[in-house]
Amino acid sequence: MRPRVSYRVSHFLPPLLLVVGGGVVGSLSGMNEFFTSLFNVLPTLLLLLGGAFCSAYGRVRQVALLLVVYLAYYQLDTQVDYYQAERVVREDAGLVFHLASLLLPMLYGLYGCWEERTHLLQDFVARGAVLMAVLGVTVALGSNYPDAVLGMIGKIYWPLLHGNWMTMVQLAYLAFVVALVALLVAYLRQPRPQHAAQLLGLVGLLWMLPRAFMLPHALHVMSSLVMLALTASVVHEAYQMAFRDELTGLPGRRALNERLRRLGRNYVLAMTDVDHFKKFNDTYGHDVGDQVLRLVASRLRKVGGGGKAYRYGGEEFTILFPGKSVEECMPHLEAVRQAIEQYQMHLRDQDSRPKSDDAGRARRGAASGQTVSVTISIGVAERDAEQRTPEEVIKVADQALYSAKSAGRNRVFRHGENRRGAVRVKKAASS
Ligand SMILES: Nc1nc2c(ncn2[C@@H]2O[C@H](COP(=O)(O)OP(=O)(O)OP(=O)(O)O)[C@@H](O)[C@H]2O)c(=O)[nH]1
Repeated sequence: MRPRVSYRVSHFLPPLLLVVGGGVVGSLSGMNEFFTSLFNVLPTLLLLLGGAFCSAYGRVRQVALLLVVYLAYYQLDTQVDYYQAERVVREDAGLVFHLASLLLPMLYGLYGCWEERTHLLQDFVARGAVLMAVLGVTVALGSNYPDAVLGMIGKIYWPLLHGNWMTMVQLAYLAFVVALVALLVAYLRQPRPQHAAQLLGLVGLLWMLPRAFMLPHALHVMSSLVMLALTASVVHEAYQMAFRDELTGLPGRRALNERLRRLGRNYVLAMTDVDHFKKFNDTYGHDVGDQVLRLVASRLRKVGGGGKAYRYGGEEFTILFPGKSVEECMPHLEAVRQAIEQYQMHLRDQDSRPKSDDAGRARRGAASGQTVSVTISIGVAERDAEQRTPEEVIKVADQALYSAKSAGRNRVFRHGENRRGAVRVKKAASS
């Protein structure tokens, strides 16, 4: 099953708030004692708690990112502490700062694009080995040949591109640009909260580094908030996994159950089922079936009248209209039924390829990139004196759906009004 790919503002909002907040708070010249102490310990706390949380969810990549940010923070914090105590910079301050500003975007970009593919432990060991190798070589070269290293990384390689505002070495800006582009591509290829957070996190780090010595709180605050954004993105994905259906992008059964617990006294519930979907799957293959479910879901999502669509399971969907009566909802349900009936769905070539030989045989000769269409049947019920709980309303909506199927499909039936179960309210076009 291929997950639905969609770019969402909601992927960016939490990290954006944190990074912008980090920029604002990190720019303050003074902060009270409580917050100063808080931000002094926050990076370490986040490394431990965030690292434990991400490990528990098997997000080795985020653990590696937290570690890289923390190591850069730790090195620079040692220098900043010395400067604040002695009012002079340490002898190795320039070397440490420039190495940190070069290695941070390189390692951050590398880990951000390095997908979790292998076994968890192998993945962890591989990332750890790369980190140890890079740090080992850097420490060995930096302590034995500090001037040569500083000269090499501090050199202005492209004078035309150099600006006087640049406080980091030119190579560091190049590393940031490459890492930003790579992380942007990672998000575009796979739009998910973690990719959005690591991209915006790098923007925060780019803001932080040149200010680490100039602003008293920039280093602590921005490191903390970037680490928080990385951890929060894992929470965001865990929430999505629990409440969102991966195939269609609609909220799933668990989200529906949560919503049903918080409904008022009046609501309408519609159970929706794709007609003859088994036959459709057998003819075109499961992949095409998946595509069609996505397309049906995209139409159901647009239902009017304040309705919200959920994937109930399989090829069944639920539309919930809080605070509405059946009369108010029927036109919207009828509109969505018609929209799906008339919707010519264009199938993508590679996905329309049937999985099984039988399905392939059934389809042989069909044009690639073809269009298909399906119909849906809908059973509707509202909460009333007889159906008081959501479970009871679902049950009678299901009965109405069954009646719609028995009556020939591709129609909207409502429960009630007569004792036989369901009333057909719309004469549908033949299915
Ligand atoms: N491709 C695909 N098929 C699914 C998915 N979930 C359920 N199905 C298929 O949906 C079909 C449901 O078939 P049935 O419940 O027998 O009903 P139907 O063929 O839709 O016929 P009616 O409901 O009577 O119109 C089964 O073949 C399931 O395998 C899914 O996520 N993807």
